[in-house]
Formats: sequence, C-alpha cells, structure tokens
Amino acid sequence: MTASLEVSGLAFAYPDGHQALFGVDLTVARGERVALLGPNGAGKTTLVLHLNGILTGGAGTVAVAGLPVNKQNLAEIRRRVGIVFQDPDDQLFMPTVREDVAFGPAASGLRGAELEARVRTALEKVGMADFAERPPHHLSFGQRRRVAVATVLAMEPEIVVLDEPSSNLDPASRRELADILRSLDVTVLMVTHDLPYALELCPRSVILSEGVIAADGRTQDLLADEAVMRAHRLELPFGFDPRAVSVPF
Ligand SMILES: Nc1ncnc2c1ncn2[C@@H]1O[C@H](COP(=O)(O)OP(=O)(O)OP(=O)(O)O)[C@@H](O)[C@H]1O
Repeated sequence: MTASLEVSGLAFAYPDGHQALFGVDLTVARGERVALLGPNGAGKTTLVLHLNGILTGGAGTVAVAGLPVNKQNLAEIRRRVGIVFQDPDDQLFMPTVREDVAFGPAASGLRGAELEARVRTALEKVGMADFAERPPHHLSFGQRRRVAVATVLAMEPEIVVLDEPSSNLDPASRRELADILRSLDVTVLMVTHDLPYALELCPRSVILSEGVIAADGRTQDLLADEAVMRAHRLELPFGFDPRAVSVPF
C-alpha cells in the first residue's frame, strides 16, 4: 500500500545560508500516529513546512499518498495535508464556526447539502456541532483549537499534522483533545515537546536533532532510553516513568 507520507533525502538551507535539514528520510504508513520530537531548533517546523509545499526548493523529495509535493500539485497537496497550527487564531477568521469549517471545502468546489454534511461531520468529530453558529472568537482557547482541527478534517485530508496540540490546554481539554485525536481514522504527525502526550497518543516517535532523524521507534522505548533522551535534550516531567504508563494501543 502507498505510504501516507514519504520523505526521502530532504535537505534544506534557508536563504540566509542556515542549513536546517541534512537529508531526512521518513515514511509514515496510512493510519499511523507518529510524534515528531526534538529540541528547539532541530528542524521540526522546517520539515513540517515542506509537507504541504510552504517551503520548497531543497534537495530530496516529499510525497503524500504517492503524489509528489511540487508546484504543479500544490492545490491537491494542500487538500491532502492538513496542518493545525499552534495558534488557532491563525486558522479561524470567519464570522461563524460553520463558515470557518466550510471555507476550505467550499474553496475546493463543494456546495449545498454535500458541503453542509461535510461541515457537520467535521464538527461532530471534534464535539463542536452545537457551536456551529457561534463566532469563533467567543469560544474558549480549547474550543477554538478543536474547531481548527475541524477545519482541517473537513478537507478529508490524507494526513493531519499538528503543531504542539496540547499547548495552552487545561488538563480536561488536553484529555478531551487526546480522545478526539485517537478516535480519528486518519494519519497523524504531531510535533510536540509534551512527551507524556506523545506517549498517550502516538505508538511511534521520531526524534529530529540538528536536522537529521536521530531515532525512530516505539514511543515508550524511546522515552525510556536515558541515553537517547539526554543526547537530544529531551526531558520527562519529574517522576514520570514511561514504562509505568499503560498506553492505549
Ligand atoms: N526563516 C529562517 N531563516 C533562517 N534560519 C531559520 C529560519 N527559520 C528557522 N531557521 C533556523 O533553522 C533551524 C531549525 O528551525 P525550526 O524552526 O525548524 O526548528 P524546530 O525544531 O521547529 O524548533 P522549535 O522546537 O523551537 O519550534 C534553527 O536553527 C532556526 O534558527
């Protein structure tokens, strides 16, 4: 079966000459949930921005469900790769939740009952169906983040990429979002510094360090490997034992 995501030999330097990626290889199978871990400045955001063609021009290739990420395929790639940014306010700009969730599918040509059904399904998946007519800026931060996830789900993407999904969430909202993300039938790549969240949600983790993939394996094994953790400046909360957590998969 074609992988959801195939990154091969990806290297990239910013225009100022700073090289952020040095040959990244990463394959994510359909339906997998993978955490992308690594210290500040490791290149995580740079990698993510290559997945939907915001950044291009480096060496190597990226393909989403077999379709190469390049200028010709950009519209289809943007539909297939849904990025949930850290700040939901970067993603929500319409007068109502319904219009925000409808925006992407409408722009790709969906109309009428089909569009309405798409919006309703996406809002139901994130538990926000009752908020459809509310202005997004009247919602709590946690609710806005869920709506941002719905805007992406409404495109029926191949892969959902989340940037720090647990940031600024209170414990209940954090848990609710974890339940939502676990319930989705979609490939997930999650960038996070919240290691317990990675363990809760992603059976597999990849550690990016200084622009290369330094480790790739079971999240529980990586987090329990003190040498790997130390080498890549990863720290668990005090007293947290990843081996003692029973992961839900
Ligand atoms: N526009 C830019 N121009 C030049 N260098 C950049 C630019 N954006 C990022 N960098 C550099 O590229 C490297 C990788 O940055 P990137 O933002 O991808 O890291 P990150 O792993 O996402 O970090 P964080 O965890 O802090 O978000 C860093 O050294 C950063 O300073």
